[in-house]
Amino acid sequence: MNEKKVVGEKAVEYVKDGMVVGLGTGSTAFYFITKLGELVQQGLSIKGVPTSKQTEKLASELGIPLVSFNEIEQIDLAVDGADEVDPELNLIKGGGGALLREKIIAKASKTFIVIADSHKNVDTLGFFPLPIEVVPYGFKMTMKHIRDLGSTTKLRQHQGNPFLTDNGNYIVDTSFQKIRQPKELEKNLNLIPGVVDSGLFVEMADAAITIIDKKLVTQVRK
Ligand SMILES: O=C[C@H](O)[C@H](O)[C@H](O)COP(=O)(O)O
Repeated sequence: MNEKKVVGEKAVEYVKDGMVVGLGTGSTAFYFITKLGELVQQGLSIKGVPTSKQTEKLASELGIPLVSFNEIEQIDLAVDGADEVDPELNLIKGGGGALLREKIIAKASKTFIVIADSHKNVDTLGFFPLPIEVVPYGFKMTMKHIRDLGSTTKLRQHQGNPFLTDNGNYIVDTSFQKIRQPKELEKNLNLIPGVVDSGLFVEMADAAITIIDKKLVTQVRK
């Protein structure tokens, strides 16, 4: 079973005519967006708000009408992948470096659905290196402050240079492991000058569409 395809395509059932839809980033969101593109070709009328330049390109190629984020008051539904999902539906995101726009769009959405294959489900967040977006200015000092919170830090690279996000920032990959209090860690990280945001999405997802014991499951956050 192509789990990413199954969960991505299932999420399309939540899209209704006339909605403004946040379009996630990554290999799972790809299947959601591709299916949505098919429905748009068949007459579904929606407007998409992409969470990255990569998704903007994909959605444009598929003929999904896009709207500028600053032109709208609210997003009806956002659908996005994740790197880890815990039983409370807290997430680690940002494996592809898109965490900031993804978080801004998830926060602006009436409903935020995460789509995740079975490998993303964990008891405790933190095995996947938590990505943190930092401004380039003074990044070495920012990394030191992150380490002071109990992690190692690694500046993400791309073709021999620091990886640049769509916002012109850097990504620091960390190793907090067993993040038992994600809300507290998120707050502490955001108190560091130079940190733009982290890939911790705490109490944001309303539902998760995932695979458990080879079965498609929709979990709703309590
Ligand atoms: O920055 C990337 C995003 O947060 C992705 O949604 C996340 O990394 C999951 O990606 P994938 O669906 O490719 O595993």
